[in-house]
Amino acid sequence: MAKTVIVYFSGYGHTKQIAEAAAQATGAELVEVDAQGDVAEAGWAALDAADAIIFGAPTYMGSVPWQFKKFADATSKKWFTRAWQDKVFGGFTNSASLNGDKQVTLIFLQTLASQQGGIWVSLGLAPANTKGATRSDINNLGGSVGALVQSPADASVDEIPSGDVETVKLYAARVAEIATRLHG
Ligand SMILES: Cc1cc2nc3c(=O)[nH]c(=O)nc-3n(C[C@H](O)[C@H](O)[C@H](O)COP(=O)(O)O)c2cc1C
Repeated sequence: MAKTVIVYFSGYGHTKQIAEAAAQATGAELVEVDAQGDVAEAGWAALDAADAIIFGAPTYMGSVPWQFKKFADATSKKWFTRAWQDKVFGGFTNSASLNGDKQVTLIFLQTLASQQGGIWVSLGLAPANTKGATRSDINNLGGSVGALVQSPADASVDEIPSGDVETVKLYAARVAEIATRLHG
């Protein structure tokens, strides 16, 4: 089974809750980007050893929070040595609005993976977009590049729509499974 790491930033706990649910469902290891935008040495070691890396970030002001960008810039050390070349990558974002410019964040995550020479995994789940669709359905937000989550602005971390959380779990499993096929 491939080693999968979910590296995430969460300012107010919602993205953390989603990352933890995905890790629990897939056995992935969690690495946190802290409030200063730093990752502990053990976290960097886990990322280096990973076959698959899943980025998780909330959308703040239409893109990743500065802490995640600081982490992204710090990965330039890996870029110089091609240390993350051919790893499998995925990404998810969470924000308060149904749209909220989440796609900008996803494209940022996809671009970061591509800069590192990684293999990006699409969501691979059909959208639930009929009249009868509900927020409990898988991929009700209709993503394709990666997984999308909406945490309503007044929702606690326990009130994130279940369909979105399930979508991230299924996506994390897909990323891990593809990494296993590629890397064993
Ligand atoms: C500084 C800031 C900027 C935000 N910008 C957006 C935004 O552009 N779009 C959106 O839908 N929600 C936005 N939000 C809402 C957050 O994405 C949302 O509350 C999310 O659940 C926070 O995740 P977290 O608890 O992991 O930090 C913003 C929140 C903050 C604090």
